[in-house]
Amino acid sequence: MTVTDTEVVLEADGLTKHFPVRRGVRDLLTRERKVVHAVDDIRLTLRRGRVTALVGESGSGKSTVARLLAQLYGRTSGDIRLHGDSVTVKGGRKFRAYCRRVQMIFQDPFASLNPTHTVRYHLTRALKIHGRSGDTAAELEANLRDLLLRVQLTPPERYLDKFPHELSGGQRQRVSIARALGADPEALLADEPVSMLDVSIRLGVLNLLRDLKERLNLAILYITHDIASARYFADETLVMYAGRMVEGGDSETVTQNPAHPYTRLLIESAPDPDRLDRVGDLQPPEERGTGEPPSLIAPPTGCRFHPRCVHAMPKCSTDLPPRFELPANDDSNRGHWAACWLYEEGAAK
Ligand SMILES: Nc1ncnc2c1ncn2[C@@H]1O[C@H](COP(=O)(O)OP(=O)(O)OP(=O)(O)O)[C@@H](O)[C@H]1O
Repeated sequence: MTVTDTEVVLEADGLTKHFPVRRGVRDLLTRERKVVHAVDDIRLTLRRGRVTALVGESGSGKSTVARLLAQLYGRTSGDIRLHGDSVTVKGGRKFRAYCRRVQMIFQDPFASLNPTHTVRYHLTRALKIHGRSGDTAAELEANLRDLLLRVQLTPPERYLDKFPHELSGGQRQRVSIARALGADPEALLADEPVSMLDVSIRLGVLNLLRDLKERLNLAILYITHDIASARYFADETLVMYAGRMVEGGDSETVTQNPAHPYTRLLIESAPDPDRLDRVGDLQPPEERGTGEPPSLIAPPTGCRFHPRCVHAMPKCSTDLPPRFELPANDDSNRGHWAACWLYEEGAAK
């Protein structure tokens, strides 16, 4: 089965978010209104039973994309479609209806759970808000147990009356996931769901999400700065740099045969055990590209990565590269693309 065979749940098309910058005294004298170009022209598709990873370094705009998709931020431009229908909601009943179908999981489970309330309270509230608590106390109890079983917190009675501080980080994140499942959503937006957990328990939480994807046929957006975990966990991987998408395709291809110079830099900075045999092939830093991500108030023209790119050509600083489709060997790497002038027909590589 190829990626495109499964049902589309959520799509972003041309999604853009610019945050206004507060004006200083000197700026008041000019008419110029500065903005942070946090996210520009994002195109992505979440499908049933698939995990899509959005990978990039800190500040590349990943969380902003998740918050836009969750309708927690208004967008500057672009479209969000749920099952093909454009949606813009600004709170109220429509927002609750949208949340029922698209749920978000945050990075810090401790901050996202109220320390003064028990697991029972958090989950009961989620079930009630989404009209899934049942008609009787016994039904509610059965639904609460079911949620905890789904996230493998067993036996459920041991956890229901615990407060967040009585749980480990991994258990707290499982409660956050159970709360999201209380809405019976079709899509989960998981913003760095394991980055605050001990390394030893990260895999367990990722395996749980993968199990839920399969059993509940969920569409999952997995946001991470760790490209090696995207290879392990995601079906498709999209790479962001300075607010723009630079590469995408099936995870195995993007992580094992990266095309964009930024993706290569990202992978070489975080070696994957399976690639250790190729460590000797890595180029020294000055040949891989160095430096810092740019200011998003005045981002570079053309390709935003060009000031750091060792392959930069004159065109890269003036013209924004479109997505170039890359040749496929078979079905598995069809749909691999890179927004880089190196892949324009006839470009010298
Ligand atoms: N509310 C806001 N107001 C102004 N600028 C913002 C706001 N939220 C985010 N930004 C800016 O937008 C850019 C993208 O931020 P975002 O948090 O989406 O990146 P990220 O890739 O998720 O980073 P991290 O992994 O550190 O969370 C950053 O330059 C950030 O400073």
